[in-house]
Amino acid sequence: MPEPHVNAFAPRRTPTRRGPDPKQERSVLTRLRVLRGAAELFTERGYRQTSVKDVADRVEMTKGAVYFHYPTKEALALAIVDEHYARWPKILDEVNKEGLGPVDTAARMLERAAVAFQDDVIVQAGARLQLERPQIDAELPTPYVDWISLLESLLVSAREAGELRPGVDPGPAARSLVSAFFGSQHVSDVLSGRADVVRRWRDLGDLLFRAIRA
Ligand SMILES: CCC[C@@H]1OCC(CO)=C1C(=O)O
Repeated sequence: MPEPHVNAFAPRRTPTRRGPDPKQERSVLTRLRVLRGAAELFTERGYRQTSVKDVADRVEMTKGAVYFHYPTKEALALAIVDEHYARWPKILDEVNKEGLGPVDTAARMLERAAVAFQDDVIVQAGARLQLERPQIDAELPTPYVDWISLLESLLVSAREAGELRPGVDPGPAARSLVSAFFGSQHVSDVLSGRADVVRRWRDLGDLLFRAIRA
């Protein structure tokens, strides 16, 4: 069983770990409910066109209850973007369990990302908020860099394992894969609301991985 691939996704913020507490559990579930409602609205209408009142109405809570969990709209946006990025290390742990080689791990990760962009409103909202980051007065994480670093480390391992076509440089190849995936999911979003994002990525991803595999 090959060594699990390095998890390049830096933990964004260390969540406070406490034992199970029913009151706390209810609070966690409410926070998630608010986050999901906000993600739905940010995805549907964008950051500027969504108010905290809209979020409260969507989740059938008072504005005060929403503010209890997220003191500002910016805090809501930041929490959603953090949750967006928190998806990838969990998926990488699952993909690593498949015991694939580095190139196949890279391909599988991007395939799983496409499925997440199709099905997961937190992932969709995180992407839209990152596009709208100039409108958001919060320190959002720098986009794309963790994916580039993950894919570059996988392609370096691939080159060492003889899985990379001679002359393919892991750095530029990783940057190209991220740009290609971003573009593919964006085109799918605009043209089909991401209904065809998996197929669209498979078509482009197959082409690109044919070009980089030995
Ligand atoms: C894997 C492509 C990059 C990915 O796609 C949308 C988006 C949001 O900004 C991303 C990121 O920041 O990593």
